[in-house]
Amino acid sequence: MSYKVKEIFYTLQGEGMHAGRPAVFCRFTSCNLWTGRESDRHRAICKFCDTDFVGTDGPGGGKFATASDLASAIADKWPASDTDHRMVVCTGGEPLLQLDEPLTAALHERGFYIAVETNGTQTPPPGIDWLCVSPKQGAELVVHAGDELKLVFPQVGSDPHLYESLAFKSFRLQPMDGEEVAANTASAVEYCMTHPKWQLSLQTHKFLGIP
Ligand SMILES: C[S@@+](CC[C@H](N)C(=O)[O-])C[C@H]1O[C@@H](n2cnc3c(N)ncnc32)[C@H](O)[C@@H]1O
Ligand SMILES: Nc1nc2[nH]cc(C(=O)O)c2c(=O)[nH]1
Ligand code: SF4
Ligand SMILES: [Mg+2]
Repeated sequence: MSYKVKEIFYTLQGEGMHAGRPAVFCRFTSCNLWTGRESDRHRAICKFCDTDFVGTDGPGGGKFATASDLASAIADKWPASDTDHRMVVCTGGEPLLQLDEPLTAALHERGFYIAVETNGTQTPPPGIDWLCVSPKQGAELVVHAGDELKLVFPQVGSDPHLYESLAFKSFRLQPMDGEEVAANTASAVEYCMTHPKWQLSLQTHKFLGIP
């Protein structure tokens, strides 16, 4: 299988349990919940997306013919001075439309800890080390277990209680970015303090000014 990738870049994981950890991000092209075109946003299932995942024209992006080619392009972004802490975050778009077992195997061969950010509508392949599921109102959730459940908050119709019985190690609320981000952050803080099963996830890269 070949892979379409918007961009590959080295930064710090900004969100969730691994916030602050250096990682190569592989942003796959395309999503099943939005075309990525602004003119379609109002009719998308997921309307609040903060990401450009259209095309293969970003830094390090392209079409990769084999799992080995893509894994090597990801490994090329890691600092040569380190061998022991390699981490990749597969995101998108929706990475589980493309991530498959040959690619997780090729990344493991190169020593990567593999994290995935997914909307939870697609069955994950074997070989993922950290699965972060971010459910979207109006989309059927098929992944009911994983490492981190990261709910963008608030979403009308997606009360956090709906997810509490699922088999995740960590439950996170991430304030919805956009015009209401200040109010959404205050609501998320209040919700976590009154429902301590939930912890706050901030998009730290946005205020750090890093990718
Ligand atoms: C761009 S998505 C790509 C991965 C996958 N499609 C998903 O939705 O999980 C990466 C992360 O950003 C979150 N996200 C997207 N738009 C956001 C926004 N406006 N505010 C806060 N988080 C957002 C998603 O919920 C997800 O956790
Ligand atoms: N630094 C940084 N951390 C992130 N964590 C999840 C991201 C994503 O877009 O999936 C993201 C991102 O785009 N940048
Ligand atoms: S599911 Fe993820 S990539 Fe797709 S539109 Fe929503 S936030 Fe963006
Ligand atoms: Mg992002």
